[in-house]
Amino acid sequence: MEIVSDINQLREIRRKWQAAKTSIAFVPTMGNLHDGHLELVKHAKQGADIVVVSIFVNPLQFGPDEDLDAYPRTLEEDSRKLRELGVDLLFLPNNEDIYPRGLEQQTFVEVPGISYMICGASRPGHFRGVATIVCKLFNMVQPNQAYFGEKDFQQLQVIRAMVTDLSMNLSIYGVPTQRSADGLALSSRNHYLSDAERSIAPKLYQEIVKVASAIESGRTDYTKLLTQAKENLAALGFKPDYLEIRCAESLMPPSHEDTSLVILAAAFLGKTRLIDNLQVKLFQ
Ligand SMILES: Nc1ncnc2c1ncn2[C@@H]1O[C@H](COP(=O)(O)OP(=O)(O)OP(=O)(O)O)[C@@H](O)[C@H]1O
Ligand SMILES: CC(C)(CO)[C@@H](O)C(=O)[O-]
Ligand code: BAL
Repeated sequence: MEIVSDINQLREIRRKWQAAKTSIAFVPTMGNLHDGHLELVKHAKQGADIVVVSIFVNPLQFGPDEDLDAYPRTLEEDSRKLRELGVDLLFLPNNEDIYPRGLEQQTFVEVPGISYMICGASRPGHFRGVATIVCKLFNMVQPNQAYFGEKDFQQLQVIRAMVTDLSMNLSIYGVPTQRSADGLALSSRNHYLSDAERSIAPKLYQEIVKVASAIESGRTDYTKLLTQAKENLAALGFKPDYLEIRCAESLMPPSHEDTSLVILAAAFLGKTRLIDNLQVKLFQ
């Protein structure tokens, strides 16, 4: 596995691959890799000849009071895992190369509408930061395909919208959320949880599953369902940020005709903000 930090060196390697007509799959990450990330890599390996993974903790997508400094950085272990999986290239850009004119001057990509709701409402500017870095990484790596986790469901839809709106020439694939045996979605931020919080954390998903089952069994009183679920979460020790039932494609509140729904949740457990979601298909 080649490890490259320099953008020009990446472009040089990219030109050789282009000449050999190899297809390139890309998995952007912020590191501290777990089995969720590795699942993306496995899908990428099945989809293309060459797999590129990036690790970059992107300051532009963190709010001023968020965990940019505390975000876990475990590069040695991450590169070992990627090498074992047969990744071809690990791209580790640095801040100065990514944001040469500084964060304040950075040209940005903003996907309107979908970026401002749900997680975007709680984390203003977050999806602008995500769209900007993903656009930049796409420009550098120039992949034919890119893989994102459904755990960050809204992020995946923002990226899909950006690729459509900006006529980007690559395919975007979503990979199902990988979970611990007790149902908790794997996330780098799970490391922040105390033992007591970790034992409560899976109940976020359990509450989402309960809402999904109620919808599947024909309940249509969504507001009541969500209010009850939020009360349950609060009683368990969570501070719910949002719990929503949305149309899975647009992420807008669903109409009666929508049969593809998603339940999205974010909740604080102590200082840790957990997110999760579950898709529900209705048969009419
Ligand atoms: N449990 C998971 N299952 C599938 N994909 C995942 C999972 N967790 C993260 N991913 C995906 O991995 C990619 C990189 O995510 P990132 O590095 O932010 O990891 P993370 O564990 O989600 O971190 P964070 O705790 O900051 O959300 C994203 O596409 C994300 O959706
Ligand atoms: C896509 C991403 C790597 C952009 O920084 C990040 O938002 C993430 O890890 O999900
Ligand atoms: N996985 C999403 C990255 C973030 O929360 O900043």
